[in-house]
Amino acid sequence: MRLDVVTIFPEYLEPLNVSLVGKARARGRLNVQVHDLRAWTYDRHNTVDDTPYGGGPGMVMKTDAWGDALDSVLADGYESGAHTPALIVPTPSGRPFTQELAVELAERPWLIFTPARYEGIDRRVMDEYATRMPVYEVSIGDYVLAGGEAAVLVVTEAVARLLPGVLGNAESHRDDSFAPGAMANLLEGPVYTKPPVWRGRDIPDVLLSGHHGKIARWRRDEALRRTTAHRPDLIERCEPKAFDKKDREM
Ligand SMILES: COc1cc(COC(=O)c2cn[nH]c2)cc(-c2cccnc2)c1
Repeated sequence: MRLDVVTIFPEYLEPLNVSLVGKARARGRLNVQVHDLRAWTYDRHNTVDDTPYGGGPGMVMKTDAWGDALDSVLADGYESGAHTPALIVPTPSGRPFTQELAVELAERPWLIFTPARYEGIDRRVMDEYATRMPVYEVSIGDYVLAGGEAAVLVVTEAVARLLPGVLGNAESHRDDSFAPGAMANLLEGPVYTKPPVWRGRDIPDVLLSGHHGKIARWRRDEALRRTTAHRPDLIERCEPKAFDKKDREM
């Protein structure tokens, strides 16, 4: 997968050089290019924003630099054999970013992120590129950040860990909270590891029983309990088999 990020704060994307994404890059699973939007400004102050038409607070990111930057990134990508890019625009007004969307994005060969600052990007930029590729405006949550760069880190990590060969054997996304199967759409239950007793706190007996059926049921019940407490909205999306026949008759 190729990832391009166009931003006025390239240093904000340094974390893409470490940990999971850093390893995926080192293994050649991910080709990440970070570009400074101001490289496509030609005035003395490297201006990327201006006052909003119609008035109102804050500033809006101008079309010119974005257009030149994206055309340049696209030309470079196509030249190096990349194809079918998608534009990812983090914004509070976007489609909720979910594991389902992470899976969809992980299947694409090329993602171009355009994190915005200020009040956002002139709408004509997204309209222009929507004629040539899918444009995903995504929200990582119901809050307003000063810029989309943190959202790029979130989306990139969620997508990268799904790429083949990125997660080591010790880790797996198959049991993700939102992965398909009986635990689909349930939140993670509690997890434990050695020592068996810590500050007088021991491990639930069932986990030491070696009875895989009972352990699976206990884990599902704990996941249901946690989901009911923290995310009741996810319960009705649960797959029916996540409940026993007895549960259904309740
Ligand atoms: C592209 O347009 C944007 C992008 C961002 C940065 O992203 C987020 O905040 C975000 C992404 N998921 N969840 C939050 C912020 C605004 C914005 C809106 C109103 C006032 N101030 C700023 C507009």
